[in-house]
Amino acid sequence: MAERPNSMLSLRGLTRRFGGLTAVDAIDLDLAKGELVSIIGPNGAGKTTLFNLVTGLDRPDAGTVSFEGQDVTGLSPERIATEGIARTFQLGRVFGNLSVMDNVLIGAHTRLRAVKPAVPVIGPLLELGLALLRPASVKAEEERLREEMKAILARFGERLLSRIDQPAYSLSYANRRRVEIARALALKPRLLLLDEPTAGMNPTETAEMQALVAELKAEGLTILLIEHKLEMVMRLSDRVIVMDEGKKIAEGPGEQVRSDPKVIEAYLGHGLATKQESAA
Ligand SMILES: Nc1ncnc2c1ncn2[C@@H]1O[C@H](COP(=O)(O)OP(=O)(O)OP(=O)(O)O)[C@@H](O)[C@H]1O
Repeated sequence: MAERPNSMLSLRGLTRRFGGLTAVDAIDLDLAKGELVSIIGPNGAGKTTLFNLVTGLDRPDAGTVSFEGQDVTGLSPERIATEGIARTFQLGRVFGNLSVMDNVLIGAHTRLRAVKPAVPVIGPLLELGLALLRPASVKAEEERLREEMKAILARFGERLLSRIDQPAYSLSYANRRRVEIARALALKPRLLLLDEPTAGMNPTETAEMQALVAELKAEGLTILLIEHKLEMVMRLSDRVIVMDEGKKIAEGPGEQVRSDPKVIEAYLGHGLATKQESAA
């Protein structure tokens, strides 16, 4: 299958096997700039493994990942991040002992490393020299970065701003998930992968998260979303992809895939109707 000309992310034949199990089975996917595509499917369908393959956390046994026309298959997570792809994790990952601000600054530093001169030995020395010689400008740069991070944290109202110096471990679960998203945004990604951003959230928190994702989409960010809450998927997605046992079994507008007999069968077959309903 040829790559679509306006495709930002293109997966071709992406495959990952664990022993006898094919967790991701020859997946083709195209994501255009500004699109929001959701991936749904029963537990164990291969959604998170697919995210791991795109973000360099795991390597495919076959197939390719290309981003903005460049082959990024098998690159390290750091390289993928500096290319402009950020992600969040299903169970949320923050540095518990770091403050909210420092957690978010990590995202910004990953981005800034990407624009530093690519001279491996001279680079850091030069950097140190400049830091010693021009402390005022370095301080100003640090201050500018902090202001930028505050603007990102302000997307969550006072929820994170009022806790900016608190260690992440002291935050509620929902706030830790928000910090993770803020850190991903600090990377200024062109593609954002969200793995169940509302998992474990109550209806109010879920509605807030949905509004944030809608806002990011309206700003033109390209988003790949794994989500079990079907109502949210239906509201936000330009297109929905359904996976089951590693394979893509359906793709199209939300309403179309929701009524697809193959999709209903996959969910019922895995006894997941209850999880879906309670989550929706
Ligand atoms: N590192 C691994 N080693 C062995 N098997 C794995 C590994 N990672 C995932 N799997 C298996 O691959 C399959 C797909 O898992 P994956 O987590 O990608 O599914 P998922 O669709 O994200 O499910 P969920 O909705 O529960 O998060 C599962 O059967 C899982 O047990």
